[in-house]
Amino acid sequence: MNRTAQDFPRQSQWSSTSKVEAEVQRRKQLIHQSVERRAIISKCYKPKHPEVYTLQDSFLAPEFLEIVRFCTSPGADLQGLLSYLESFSDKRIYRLPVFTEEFCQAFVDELENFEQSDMPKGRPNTMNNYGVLLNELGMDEPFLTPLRERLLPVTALLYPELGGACLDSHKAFVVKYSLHEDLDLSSHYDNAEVTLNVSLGKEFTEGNLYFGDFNQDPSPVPRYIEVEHVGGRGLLHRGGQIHGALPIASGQRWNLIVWMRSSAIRNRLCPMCHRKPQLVEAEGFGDGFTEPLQEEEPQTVDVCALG
Ligand SMILES: O=C(O)CCC(=O)C(=O)O
Ligand SMILES: [Fe+2]
Repeated sequence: MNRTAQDFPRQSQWSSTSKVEAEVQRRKQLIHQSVERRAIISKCYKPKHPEVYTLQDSFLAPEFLEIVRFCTSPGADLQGLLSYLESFSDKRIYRLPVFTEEFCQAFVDELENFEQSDMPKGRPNTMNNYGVLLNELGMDEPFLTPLRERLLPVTALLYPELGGACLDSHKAFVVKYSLHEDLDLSSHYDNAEVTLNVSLGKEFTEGNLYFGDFNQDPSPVPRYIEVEHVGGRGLLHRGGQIHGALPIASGQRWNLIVWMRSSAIRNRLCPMCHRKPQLVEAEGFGDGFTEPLQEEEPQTVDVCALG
């Protein structure tokens, strides 16, 4: 299995410089492999639906556009925004319409076409074995950055202390669950300040998401809630909210996951190991950290993310 970065926390702690050095080398190799895949895909892959690679307003649910309009209007506040969203318990998890059904169908059809091609494929993260890394398909600039930027007025009101107004990079992928592949996803938290998770279809039963505590605020007996998927709708949650996915019982489930990052927040403290990050150079957005003097362009990964 190809791996990308180490996205989920591990138990072990760094004990020696040589382990750090080995991790730096491993990271560099992963980055190099991903750059090579991206180059091959951009040269050789023929999209079935080339239009889905560039975000257009017509892909977005009219209610989504209305919510963004509200958030950018004078006097918009959290109270007003909440009247447009579904809220789940007191965990600051919210659901909102994001995409039209037609867009979801065309997007999944495109991703299936890619899956069936003989192109090289990285995998979304260390826990999902199936799905597509959208930066390798070239979707970061024309689709995901504009989508993240459209969301900023919303996340600014919902998650101000997590840098919701300045989520300046992301890692985006689509996860796929089906009966003979991955069925479920174990409990984890994301390498993100804020996560967007949009249900794209197809037909499936079960497979609800579940959410427990915020990792920085654990309780002695965590309370879990389950949240169903609704086609075209997205959940916004804090990346540090412990969560996972229950097994599907039939069909196929595809979801778009956007891990949104704020360099201003994570440069101070790595969200995975809660220590000051130790950085190595990366391609593209890396893991969303920046060197102090180059804050406009998130471009580094944190080797600690493993600790
Ligand atoms: O299966 C899902 O919809 C959630 C995926 C997820 O939490 C993740 O990839 O970080
Ligand atoms: Fe997650």
